[in-house]
Amino acid sequence: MPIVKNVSRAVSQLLQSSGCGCGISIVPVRCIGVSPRQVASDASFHSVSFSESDHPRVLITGGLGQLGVGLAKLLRKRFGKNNVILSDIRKPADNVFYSGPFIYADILDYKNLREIVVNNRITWLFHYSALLSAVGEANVPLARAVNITGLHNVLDIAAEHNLRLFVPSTIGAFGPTSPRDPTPDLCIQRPRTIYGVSKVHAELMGEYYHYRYGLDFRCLRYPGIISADSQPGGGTTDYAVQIFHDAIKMGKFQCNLKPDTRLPMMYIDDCLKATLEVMEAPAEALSMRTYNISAMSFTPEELAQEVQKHVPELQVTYDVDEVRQAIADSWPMNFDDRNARRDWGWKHDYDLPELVTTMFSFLGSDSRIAQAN
Ligand SMILES: NC(=O)C1=CN([C@@H]2O[C@H](COP(=O)(O)OP(=O)(O)OC[C@H]3O[C@@H](n4cnc5c(N)ncnc54)[C@H](O)[C@@H]3O)[C@@H](O)[C@H]2O)C=CC1
Ligand SMILES: CC(=O)[C@H](N)C(=O)O
Repeated sequence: MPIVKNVSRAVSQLLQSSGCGCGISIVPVRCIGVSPRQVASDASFHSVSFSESDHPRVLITGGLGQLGVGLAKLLRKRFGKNNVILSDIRKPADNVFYSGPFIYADILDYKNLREIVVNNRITWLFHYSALLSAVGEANVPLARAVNITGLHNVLDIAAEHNLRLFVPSTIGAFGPTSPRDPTPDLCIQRPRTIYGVSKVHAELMGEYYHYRYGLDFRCLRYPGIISADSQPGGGTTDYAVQIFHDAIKMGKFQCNLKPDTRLPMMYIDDCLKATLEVMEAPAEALSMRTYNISAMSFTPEELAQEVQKHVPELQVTYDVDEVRQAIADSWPMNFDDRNARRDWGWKHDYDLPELVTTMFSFLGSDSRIAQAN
């Protein structure tokens, strides 16, 4: 088999020669002929106009979900309003539309996405589009398309155009055979949801593109994220947002997980802060490309007790959703994020009491405004 031998010799030479600082040789993906949908190596559209001191030009995909609008706000503060483009396939609310650039971008439309990146000279991409754990189980073909095919489009475009790429992963990337208390960065990952499978795939593909093509891929595994001014998109941890709204509006809350289901959680400001920090970290500081981040872990019962300090009359009942419960029972209870703390100085600001107080000060002032109108 001389051809096979020659190919494998060429590959091993490629892998052994140095050049990218990550231990394995990297030829930028746009210059080699093996990437799918490869453009010619002499294509003239690659931007050469950025100097190191310029702000990045940012695109956020799936930006109208729970996290994207807050991320855009943070990044616009740092890099300037017009340097951050929010995108989604949904229609933005007025306040979002008028707060900065917004564009339609379907991540399943490769050509459209590439055009946006080229025309806007994008240099950083935050890939937020996804179907979350519970909605993913309800529509596996769509979750597979958005979370896996969409990711492939994003990876290829990021590699071709030399982007710095952030893809969030999740506590859902672990499964029942992973150590759950605590869950380290590197351990067995056999999730039992299409969401989790697609996120493990994203972690592995991103890391592969990093080592194979030099793609500047960065990934954080987020816990369940809690926010006041945006609604969650159909996950297993959604109860921890809903309880605040129901406590204020109705004084009662029906929880779809068992009272003792412990999951890692985080306030949105910490999540977005970590995302910006890992994107700004010098490459030499990153000993890995996918990190756990952690802030707190609690059960519905513990959250309810903390909420009752603000709304003492709150009544909590439990009506367990079997699908969500099975998912939660397979996820980490506590997340070990020592590597993030050591490598790039990750530190959370919000623990459970701080989170609950912040949620109420945000929602409390909102509900007073609603009542006054
Ligand atoms: N919110 C959380 O608790 C956590 C979120 N993450 C990850 O963070 C990212 C953002 O999460 P959320 O904002 O909560 O998600 P979300 O479900 O609220 O929003 C996802 C967005 O993706 C968009 N989308 C769907 N199909 C699309 C397509 N074909 N093209 C472009 N956009 C499309 C949706 O319209 C939606 O606005 C996701 O990748 C998620 O997996 C990870 C762990 C926890
Ligand atoms: C933890 C997540 O990834 C998300 N919130 C979900 O519950 O699916």
